Amino acid sequence: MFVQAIVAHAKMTADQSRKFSFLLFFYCMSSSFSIPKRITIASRESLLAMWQAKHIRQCLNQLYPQTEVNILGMTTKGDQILDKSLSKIGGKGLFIKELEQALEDGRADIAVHSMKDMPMNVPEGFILAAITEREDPRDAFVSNQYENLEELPSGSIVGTSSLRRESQLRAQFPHLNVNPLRGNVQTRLRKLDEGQYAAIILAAAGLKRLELSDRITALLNPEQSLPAVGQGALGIECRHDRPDLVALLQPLHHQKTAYCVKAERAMSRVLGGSCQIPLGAFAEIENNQLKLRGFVASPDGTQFVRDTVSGNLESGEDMGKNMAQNLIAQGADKILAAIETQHSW
Ligand SMILES: NCc1[nH]cc(CCC(=O)O)c1CC(=O)O
Repeated sequence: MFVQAIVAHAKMTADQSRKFSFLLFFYCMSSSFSIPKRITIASRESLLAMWQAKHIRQCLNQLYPQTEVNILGMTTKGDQILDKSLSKIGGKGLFIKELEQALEDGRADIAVHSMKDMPMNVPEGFILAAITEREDPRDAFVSNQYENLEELPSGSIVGTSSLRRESQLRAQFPHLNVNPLRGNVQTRLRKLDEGQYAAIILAAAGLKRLELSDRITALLNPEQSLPAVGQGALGIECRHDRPDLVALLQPLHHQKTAYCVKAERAMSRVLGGSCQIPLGAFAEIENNQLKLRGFVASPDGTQFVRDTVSGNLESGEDMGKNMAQNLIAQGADKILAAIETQHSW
């Protein structure tokens, strides 16, 4: 059987060969690790997080019909503190610490996160076992009265708590007022519907997953609103000492998305990436090349540095680091230093 497989391999196209190697890898892994009887997924309790966890549960059910998959819903610090902007209370880590604690204690095996909410450095003892195929990475303009950003009259209130969205809005539409807007997707839509805002900006991916696509008034292209690092992709995390789970999750890993997200995260990591800084990075694959766009801005949008780089699919890490250096050379470090002093008191 093995000799036949080698002969068959020699006749395959590059694409078939890649799939073959993957299957062989998976076969070897699954034969040396037994597939667990039960897998518990740790998830935040918001509707969006639960949708995401259920989506992964469904994929696992299809792949491993004999395995029982449970979801452990948890409330995180980030979900509890709703009256302060995320950038003021400490950023991304707040949404994932409790989930990592559950992995550590063995209460759960894997945690499903929005890649956008994952800190740039995965804490020691944990790994990102799989990155799933990206949903629509764009930001969405949502309004009950206006068709697009251009139509908003001077002084209109636009809701977002993301410094990335705020700086881009202010740079292009200095006549608009940007006001904080926190809470889960439903809460944000409710605040819009109550009339507190003329429009709000949300990730298209979240709205689509929650079957709220009909609330999207317009999709913003990357020139209007460059997406956040990892936006639209899901990350599945587990403990470093669980290679059995890593092997089991490989069919959910989407390599093209992973190339893109790797480049975006490398750029953000060098610049100290968190949601405390107005930064965006977005990579796409065009003609088998990776194209990475990024920016850093002051929150008021008056200072803005941007860059675009292209390279091999596998050079994302270097591309991201180089872009960060290019942005620093253009003054990103001064923009960031000014933001830090504002936040220190
Ligand atoms: N910050 C919360 C968050 N984290 C991920 C998403 C959207 C889904 C995704 O990017 O995969 C959202 C909501 C939003 O920004 O509107």
